[in-house]
Amino acid sequence: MWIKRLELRNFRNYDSLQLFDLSPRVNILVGQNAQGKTNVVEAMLLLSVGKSHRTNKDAEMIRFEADFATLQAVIERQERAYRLDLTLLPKGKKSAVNGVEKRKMSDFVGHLNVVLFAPEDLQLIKGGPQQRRRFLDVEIGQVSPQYLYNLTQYQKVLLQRNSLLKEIGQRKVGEEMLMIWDDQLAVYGSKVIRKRLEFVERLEGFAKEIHMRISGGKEALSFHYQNSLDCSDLTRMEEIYREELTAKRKVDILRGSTSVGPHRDDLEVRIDERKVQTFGSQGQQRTASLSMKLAEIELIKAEVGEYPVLLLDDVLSELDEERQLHLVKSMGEKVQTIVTTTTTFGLEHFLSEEANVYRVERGIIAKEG
Ligand SMILES: Nc1ncnc2c1ncn2[C@@H]1O[C@H](COP(=O)(O)OP(=O)(O)OP(=O)(O)O)[C@@H](O)[C@H]1O
Repeated sequence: MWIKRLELRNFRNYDSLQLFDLSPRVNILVGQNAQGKTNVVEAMLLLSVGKSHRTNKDAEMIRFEADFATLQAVIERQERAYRLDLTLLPKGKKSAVNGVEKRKMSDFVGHLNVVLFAPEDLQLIKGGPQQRRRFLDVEIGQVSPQYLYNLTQYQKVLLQRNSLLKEIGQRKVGEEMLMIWDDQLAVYGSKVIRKRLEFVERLEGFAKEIHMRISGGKEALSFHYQNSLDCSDLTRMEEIYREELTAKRKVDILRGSTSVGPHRDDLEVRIDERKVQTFGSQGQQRTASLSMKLAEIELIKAEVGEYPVLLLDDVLSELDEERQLHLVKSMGEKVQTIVTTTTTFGLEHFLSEEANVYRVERGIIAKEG
């Protein structure tokens, strides 16, 4: 699939932007810092997963002094084209596919699939468990609306259970009230964990191969899902979940929060059986996170039957010239690739025939050549 055209109004520093002639292969947005390159990538991500990678607050993305922002894209897929519309309002957003309004974001998400690789993705390995859980949730959510639904239900139940735990701690209500929430938590929570386990196993298959190639056949990458439930028998997960909630009840009441479940889980990444977060070099951490992202491309292809769009935001400078060229060239052959960079140095030979180059300057984009 590929983004054929993109139109933005009052989005970040864009008053009005129209990109009508994007290439299905490589598109390079070049410009100095703070000109609006990442804003374009952010808009594409928003149209894909309904969320920004930089903020949870939609209002921040509305152009200063404007009341609302609109984003529109035409997506070419194998079977048909889709027009996606998203309106950001100070409170919340509205979405539509081919002019038909979608009341739930989960019905909007998934028409466009993207994989974003940005400098902060290094945090995927270096950062805390929350970042890796977010990676899993966003990536699985793109291909499975059912997962998003289960996750949202889980988060709602978790909030309710936690506020009840606090009330029990203050002796406002009795413990028996917990039963119903424990039950719901176990139902949705085990669905979330099961899907994550399945996803991690499939992702590992692709990432292992990619990492092996990038490291010149030297390093074996592996993923290990760290389940906060002590559950070796997956067929009994729901039951074990309930038992653990009961066993940890006293502690949970004391803390006013729930100590087991997918909101506490983690994904451990290893190279040659050693945890990369602790033992990996900067280069190994960078390569491992790149392998994870590139694996995601293959996984989406396997899942939805088409390659997603690859967004490479400001990551080329992290690679030497040869790797830059190799990455952009090899990706551009099979997936639409949107690259942002402050300099095209390193890609010069490739640019003239094979890529669309756009110059970005203070919220205005002009095509070169
Ligand atoms: N809501 C907003 N309204 C207007 N302008 C905004 C808004 N949010 C951010 N900006 C502006 O957008 C610009 C930053 O754009 P962006 O993050 O896309 O930069 P970039 O070209 O990717 O730069 P870099 O190379 O440094 O990453 C800044 O000038 C910032 O002031």
